[in-house]
Amino acid sequence: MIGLRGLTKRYGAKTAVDDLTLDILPGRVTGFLGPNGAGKSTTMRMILGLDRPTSGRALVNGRPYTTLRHPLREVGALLDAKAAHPRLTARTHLTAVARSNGIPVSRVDEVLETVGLAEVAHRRTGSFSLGMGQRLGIAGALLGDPAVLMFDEPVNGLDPDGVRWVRRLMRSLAAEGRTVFVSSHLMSEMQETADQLVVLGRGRLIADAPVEEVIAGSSGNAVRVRSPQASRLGGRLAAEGARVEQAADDELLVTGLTIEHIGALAHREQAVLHELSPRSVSLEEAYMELTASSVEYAAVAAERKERI
Ligand SMILES: Nc1ncnc2c1ncn2[C@@H]1O[C@H](COP(=O)(O)OP(=O)(O)OP(=O)(O)O)[C@@H](O)[C@H]1O
Repeated sequence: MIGLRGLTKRYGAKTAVDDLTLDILPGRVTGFLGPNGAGKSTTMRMILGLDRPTSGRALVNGRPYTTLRHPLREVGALLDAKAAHPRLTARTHLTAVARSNGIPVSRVDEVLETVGLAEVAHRRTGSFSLGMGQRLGIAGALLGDPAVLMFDEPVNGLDPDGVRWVRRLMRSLAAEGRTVFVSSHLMSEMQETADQLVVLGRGRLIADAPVEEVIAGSSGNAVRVRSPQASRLGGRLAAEGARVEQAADDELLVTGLTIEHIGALAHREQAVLHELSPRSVSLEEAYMELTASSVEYAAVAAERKERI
């Protein structure tokens, strides 16, 4: 488990991470989202003791990372896929990491197998593709068989096959009861992979909730109603306080009333229904709405455009 308690990081006048308090629990994949510059990497670096908090604490299994006796056996992380020396082979690199962290060298072949690099274990990492580099980074994170895993943009540069492989790996690590904390900008991927989402905006916590809850909280969720009496029904729904959009002659998109309420009203109005179905937004749409006011660079970009 990872615990953040009032975690804050300032760089001069800039507050990169602002008073974060939350627990990232085992047995699930927690997605870590936020616009560029929101403070995700800084948070992860503080959890790993690579940055000192200005105030507050980041705890791994109840203790600050820097006090862990065998850190790699407690928490594995992929922060920078290019961490291996290019002249070392994959096996030599991992063996050195294992030796210097008191991890049995027998783990090296196991993790190479897990990440699908067994056949290129003797190749220098400098010749690796971006995807192979990501896999090697993940192998390094798994080496100490830790209960806590953190991945910063693990699918960056991976082909669709690699993306699916990472998704399955995350899910299986969580199913084994581990804490899996993963940052990503790929909303469709997070919708498939994560159970819980932690969303940051300008260093502040915007949401800490199950994926379904984040999606359900979007104002874009609507009920699709198809009826030959759509116009008349639309008028009645609006009178009951719904926001009604007439999508076609026989189709309405209704927000602000439950599907049950709409069904009952249609019945009272003796309107024939051809369809009454919920239309959920994607995580991407819910996320855009949630973070709309936290996008650091959007205003600047728009301003520039205006000037051009
Ligand atoms: N060493 C540093 N010195 C000064 N400012 C920094 C430093 N590291 C990060 N920042 C600033 O802190 C803020 C948070 O950055 P961070 O890299 O944690 O965001 P992020 O959410 O990981 O962004 P991205 O999605 O682009 O990776 C940014 O405004 C960044 O410019």
